[in-house]
Amino acid sequence: MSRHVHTRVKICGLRDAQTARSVAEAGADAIGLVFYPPSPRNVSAEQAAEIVAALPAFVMSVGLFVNESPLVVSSVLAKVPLDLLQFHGDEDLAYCSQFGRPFIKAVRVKPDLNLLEYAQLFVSPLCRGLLLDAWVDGVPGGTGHSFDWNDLPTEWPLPLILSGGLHPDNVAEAIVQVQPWAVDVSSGVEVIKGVKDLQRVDAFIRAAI
Ligand SMILES: O=C(O)c1ccccc1N[C@@H]1O[C@H](COP(=O)(O)O)[C@@H](O)[C@H]1O
Repeated sequence: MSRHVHTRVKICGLRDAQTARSVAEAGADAIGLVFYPPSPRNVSAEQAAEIVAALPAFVMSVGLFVNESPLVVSSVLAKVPLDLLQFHGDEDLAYCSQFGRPFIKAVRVKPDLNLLEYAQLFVSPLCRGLLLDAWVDGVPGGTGHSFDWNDLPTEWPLPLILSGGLHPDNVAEAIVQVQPWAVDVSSGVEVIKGVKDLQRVDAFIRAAI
């Protein structure tokens, strides 16, 4: 996709309705709900339903899963009206498509992985974007680690979402360099792990737009 006038911003890992509303008011395009029990940002379906109900129109809710059992994903979907799914593990296209919902696929960047070949595997009607995150051994995401943005392809077969170690002081440079469709952040807008800091959220969104 070519250069866009406005880079979309997703703030991931929200845990309460008030913060979600504040993040929306700060200008976020999407909020992420983590359904991954080992994460400090994990939420129950009940918490997530309250958060989604607090969102104003045109702010998307994104449900994040990591190699989750399809039964668990379906049970969350029955309780929470999510707009988009984010698969952040080793899921393949068949797995991601089985829910009949739009999704984005995350990939953790490693030197031996051909990102364009990987992206091509997910080109399909339900896949709405490819998210790049940093590779950290043993942790699937939300680590606050970034990766080298040099030498990334400039043309992608899917809308590109950049994540991994972004924060208010590096997001503008990242956008200029990578020209993604959207950016996604979790750790970089927190002071305490799992707790969003609204000043950092505000600074991040101002720097990204
Ligand atoms: O946020 C989490 O706890 C998380 C857990 C498991 C997989 C992904 C997770 N978050 C996603 O990770 C990236 C990068 O996050 P960070 O900004 O470096 O902390 C981002 O896409 C989050 O959505």
